Amino acid sequence: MPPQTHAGNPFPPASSEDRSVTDHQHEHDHEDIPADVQAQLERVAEVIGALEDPATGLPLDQLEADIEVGFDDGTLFTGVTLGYPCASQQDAWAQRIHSACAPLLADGPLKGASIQSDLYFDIGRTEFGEGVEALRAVKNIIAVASGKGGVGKSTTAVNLALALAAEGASVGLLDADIYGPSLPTMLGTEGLRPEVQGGKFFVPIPAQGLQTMSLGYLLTESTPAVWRGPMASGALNQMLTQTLWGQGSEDGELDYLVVDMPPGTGDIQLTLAQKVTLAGAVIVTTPQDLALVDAIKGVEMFRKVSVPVLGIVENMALHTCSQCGHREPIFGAGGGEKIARDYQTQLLGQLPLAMSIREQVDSGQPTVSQDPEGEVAGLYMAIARKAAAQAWLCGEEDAVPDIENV
Ligand SMILES: Nc1ncnc2c1ncn2[C@@H]1O[C@H](COP(=O)(O)OP(=O)(O)OP(=O)(O)O)[C@@H](O)[C@H]1O
Repeated sequence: MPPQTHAGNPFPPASSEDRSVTDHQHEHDHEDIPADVQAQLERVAEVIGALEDPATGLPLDQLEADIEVGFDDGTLFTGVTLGYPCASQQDAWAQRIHSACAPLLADGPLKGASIQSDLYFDIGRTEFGEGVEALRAVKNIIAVASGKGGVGKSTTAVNLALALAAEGASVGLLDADIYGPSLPTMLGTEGLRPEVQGGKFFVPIPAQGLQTMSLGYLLTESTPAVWRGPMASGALNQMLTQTLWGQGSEDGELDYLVVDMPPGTGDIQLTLAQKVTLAGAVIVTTPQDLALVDAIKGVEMFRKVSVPVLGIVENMALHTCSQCGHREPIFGAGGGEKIARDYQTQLLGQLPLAMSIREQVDSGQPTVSQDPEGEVAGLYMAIARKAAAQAWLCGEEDAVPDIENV
């Protein structure tokens, strides 16, 4: 198993050397723990296992979440390892575990113990067959797509990538929107050119914590991207497979490569979906009827090529009046939810039609960078956790469930 990543508190991961650790699945391995403490730790593990993971709506026991509990010197240690980046959720989980375990500490062998809860994540890798060599350093590729242009797909893709990074993942962003590359404007990297290595490979351009690549870095004003399909697909393939993704990141790998797809459901999208093994696709739509019809086409296209649809993002869902703060669904309501229901996928979240989203992304500082603690950044981070959690679930789908040793 790859090393676990600590979700962002100062304590080291639980280890059997310095604590009496009980693994939920291997509780009977630790026979040196007094029997009454052991029994109570098992109850603690059960209580934690029944807690619902907000990103998936499933109890931890039903997920491939790792649960460890231990007791040492008056402190109950708990460790939960999730399969998606969740650095911002440390305190919320600690609170949840504290409330759930408090009754077990009111009496019995753990009476009066204090609790130290740690949250970790361990991001798996999408299984692929032969695959493309250069993409071996990318654990998961997530496509952000829309059936229709102008619904805010690129804005969502860049904020989603930044949100995954803010949650602790190493993330790349590929602007595959070859007809109108907007990544350099959105991240303030206009005019930069990627370094070329070995005459063949591009070094991704670092921007706001992301590794980025865009045709916008390669085009000059005299070479506008008015290309026919095969040329466009070729350029996209090259950027995907000839970029040294992961170079410069801590372990030389990317947890996620977010691909901002061109709008529509034509050849380019199909080629990409077939060329590499995608962890899944996020479909962006607005609540308008026409956009929803096109979003359905997007869902169907990915289904056809066996790419899991991680969920739907409804953009520009509510308008907030800048004068009085009143919110109303000017483009309609409930459409994203209906598609999610009809096509057995999730509504990952809804974003408001907000001047700040437009101003921030258009000035090179997308909302998650510009106002990371703000309400809208919080929405993007919740969407990122849900999408990554779905990718985790899809990856685990074929796995054999653990048989619990109780
Ligand atoms: N939630 C939002 N509120 C306000 N403005 C938004 C929102 N989302 C996107 N925008 C703005 O709408 C415009 C189009 O967004 P964006 O470029 O992300 O759309 P797109 O679907 O990628 O478009 P295209 O199909 O042209 O690639 C941009 O100016 C962006 O700032």
